Amino acid sequence: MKIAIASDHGGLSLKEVIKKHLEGRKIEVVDFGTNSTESCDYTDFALSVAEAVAKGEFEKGILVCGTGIGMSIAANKVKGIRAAHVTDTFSAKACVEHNNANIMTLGERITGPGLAIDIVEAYLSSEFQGGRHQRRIDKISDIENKYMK
Ligand SMILES: O=C(CO)[C@H](O)[C@H](O)[C@H](O)COP(=O)(O)O
Repeated sequence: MKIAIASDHGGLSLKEVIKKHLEGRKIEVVDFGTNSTESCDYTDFALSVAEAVAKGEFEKGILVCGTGIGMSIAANKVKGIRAAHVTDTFSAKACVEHNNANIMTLGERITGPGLAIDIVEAYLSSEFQGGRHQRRIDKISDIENKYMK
């Protein structure tokens, strides 16, 4: 599995924890920045990861900002992206099983490193269940096709 990861300044520390964990698990992870604590805009990093995931270059993406909210809002503007803002392991599992989320967003100012690792594990080990959920995702695609170029 190949994972794209990025953060803004508000998510940098948690991103580093997650990256180290994934590398320790021998999961290929490509870091799209930011690499400093200097204030920056989450939108730029959300866009880089969302485009790479939407193009199929990565199976999944993980985005971290202060809350995870800005990253989620921005990533979901890219056609084909289903970004889920997650703060618990149940949602991390459900966002894959039900929503086939191809990006998960986390908030460093909300979620501590231990829980974040459990959330990442739940996200990466879950599988989309298809069936009725596929029908709903198809309807999300219909909305995209109606409102996005
Ligand atoms: O988008 C966010 C809030 O929904 C992120 O948490 C950002 O990291 C945050 O807004 C950054 O805030 P800062 O005051 O510029 O550090």
